[in-house]
Amino acid sequence: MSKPVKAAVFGTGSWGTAFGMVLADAGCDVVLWGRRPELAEAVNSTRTNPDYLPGVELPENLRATADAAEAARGADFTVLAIPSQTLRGNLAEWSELLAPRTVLVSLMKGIELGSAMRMSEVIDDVAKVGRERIAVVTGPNLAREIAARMPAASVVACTDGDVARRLQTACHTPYFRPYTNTDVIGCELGGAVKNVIGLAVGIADGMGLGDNTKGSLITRGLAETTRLGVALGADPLTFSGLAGLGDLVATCSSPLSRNHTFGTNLGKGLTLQETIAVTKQTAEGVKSCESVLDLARRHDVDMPLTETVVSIVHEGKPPVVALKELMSRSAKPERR
Ligand SMILES: NC(=O)C1=CN([C@@H]2O[C@H](COP(=O)(O)OP(=O)(O)OC[C@H]3O[C@@H](n4cnc5c(N)ncnc54)[C@H](O)[C@@H]3O)[C@@H](O)[C@H]2O)C=CC1
Ligand SMILES: O=C(CO)COP(=O)(O)O
Repeated sequence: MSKPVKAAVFGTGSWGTAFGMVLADAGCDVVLWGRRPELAEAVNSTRTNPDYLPGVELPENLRATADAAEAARGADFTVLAIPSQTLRGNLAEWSELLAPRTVLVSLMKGIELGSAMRMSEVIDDVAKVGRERIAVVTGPNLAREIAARMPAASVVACTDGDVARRLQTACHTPYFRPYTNTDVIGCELGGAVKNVIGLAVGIADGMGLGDNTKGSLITRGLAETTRLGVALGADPLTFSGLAGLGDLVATCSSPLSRNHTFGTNLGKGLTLQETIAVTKQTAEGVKSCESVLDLARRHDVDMPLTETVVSIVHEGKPPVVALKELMSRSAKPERR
């Protein structure tokens, strides 16, 4: 009998824990790393993650530790599930600990502020393992639904198709169906920009606007995501797949989405500080809207919805004013 695949998951938040559960259900031996020893102990003693996924029973072949070296040891897959903006600093601390031929897997949906790098680029920059050993998991995967083992599809992207297929096997369960893709750029951009559009839709919902508004924001959001993707060398078809449209629809429809909820609070009239105060988990779009806009400007790509979200979230523009400006932009053909 062959040895079970070993996976280390860095990040005991909602998605790190839920994806760890998926890997364990698919037969991997899983070790979760978390910053707080008391949370690691609670995971091991209660078989739940009381802080992030209360009430969800975790499999026996998943355990937690606060010792990064212990988690990393011998891992075939080293999964990173921490906030995008802390990745560089965290990974710099872990680089020396990584198992020799491990594949680094990003679950993160953000763009780094300042460098405007995608998460796989940051990983390569810090860990220097080569693009063919870096994979991305993305798609319509709200952590709480996956933790309840509700059916979902996902995308496993890597420039090396064999690596993508290995990871696909490692996380394939009766309720989690991963598809492979070699378009890492498109898959990562789909995941990062949908959070920004999720904020926009949330703001509209909070303002009491309707489903026509939502449909328009989703569709035009996808159009500007695709424009940026094409400028960066992505395959435009990726954006009509799970990493693009699929995730956009899930995020923009669900009260479970932190980005959507964050936007809803802003749309209801809460200030940024009030909204941050009631947000318990990572809402990546709040910071990444600025880095996505930075990336777009570097490539001379027009992203009016992203620009509008930045103006509301970071420049204090009232949503009604921002919406009026958006609607009064010059008339254009649908496709350029
Ligand atoms: N929750 C979800 O439904 C999904 C989340 N994602 C992405 O996964 C990534 C992680 O998100 P979640 O697990 O949901 O976030 P979360 O907020 O639930 O958990 C974040 C984790 O990172 C840790 N953390 C925070 N700051 C840290 C630091 N400075 N150093 C080390 N660890 C730190 C926290 O302690 C926690 O364990 C994000 O990029 C998110 O966009 C992707 C798909 C689904
Ligand atoms: O990425 C997600 C679902 O695919 C989770 O969305 P939020 O980060 O907005 O909760």
